[in-house]
Amino acid sequence: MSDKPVTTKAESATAKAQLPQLTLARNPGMELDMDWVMRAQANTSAIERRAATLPGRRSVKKAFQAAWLCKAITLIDLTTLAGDDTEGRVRRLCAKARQPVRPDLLKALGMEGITTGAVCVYHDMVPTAVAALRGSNIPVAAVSTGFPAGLSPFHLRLAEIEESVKAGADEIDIVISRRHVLTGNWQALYDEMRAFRAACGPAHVKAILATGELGTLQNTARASLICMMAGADFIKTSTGKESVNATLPVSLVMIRAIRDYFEATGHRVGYKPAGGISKAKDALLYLALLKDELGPRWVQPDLFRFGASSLLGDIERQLEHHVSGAYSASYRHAIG
Ligand SMILES: O=C[C@H](O)COP(=O)(O)O
Repeated sequence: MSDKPVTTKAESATAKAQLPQLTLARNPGMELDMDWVMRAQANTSAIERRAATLPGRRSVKKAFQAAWLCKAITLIDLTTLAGDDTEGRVRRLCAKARQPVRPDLLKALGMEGITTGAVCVYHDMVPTAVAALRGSNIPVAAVSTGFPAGLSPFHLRLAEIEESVKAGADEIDIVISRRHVLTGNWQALYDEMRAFRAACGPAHVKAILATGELGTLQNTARASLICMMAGADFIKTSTGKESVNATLPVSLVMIRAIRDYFEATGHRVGYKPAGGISKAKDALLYLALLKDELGPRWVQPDLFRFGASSLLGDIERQLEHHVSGAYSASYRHAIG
């Protein structure tokens, strides 16, 4: 696969005009409502019991699995966040985002033309990703604000966001200060998220909670609510660098916070589980959970993403298996 960007600027402008544009939901946020935050509970044993039932049941009927796996591809923020990232690696990742699976497999499934939801890189790699994705309508997401610890000076975290937006990032994944949660300084968390939201300007903003470092599910519920009140367009579990990353119990808590926020404000906030999701069957579990708890509207790239570096490889292997087996009819009708 070529490392080179595939179109010139002029060609890409024409191509972009012809492709449907992904319209991302925007969350205007609201004043900090401390009463609501303090009311937010997470009954750990009930959450864990509910999460434990999920792997035991078949999440998606076998006949529709290939379609859902293709759907999952369109929901991946295809990620490389490694200290040894190079421009060549990022260009290869972008080529994979454009053509995520062998074309003959997609043809057999009636799924030609699908791409990943976005590409996610470090700030330094934004210009390379922007150039490599020109003309594709695949957004570039940048992890900014001193990812993954988020402990660089505050003004530098804001400046990093602004630089990433200037370099062409469509989406910014910020990391919150875990210490604000661990010390119960909810006002500081709200103010920080507000400032990050403002620095993002026109870019979409995802708030990474690093839930593996927040201590309790109750803290996760409260931090989720506060980030949404402060204007986060998405809430995201993890950087992928914590010792515990996305889990089903944490997902239940965050998804239910999203539901509460929607019921109270009418604003839809997206959800991004990230870190350690590398198996196709796990992706199907997350989609089943999302559909059960929030309904099919959320199973779209403007409201759901997987943050994942290796999930796509396993999905491709499973699709090969489906196409070589009995499931070779068109599945496009099976998903929204
Ligand atoms: O935000 C995305 C994560 O860093 C990806 O984590 P992963 O490499 O475990 O898939």
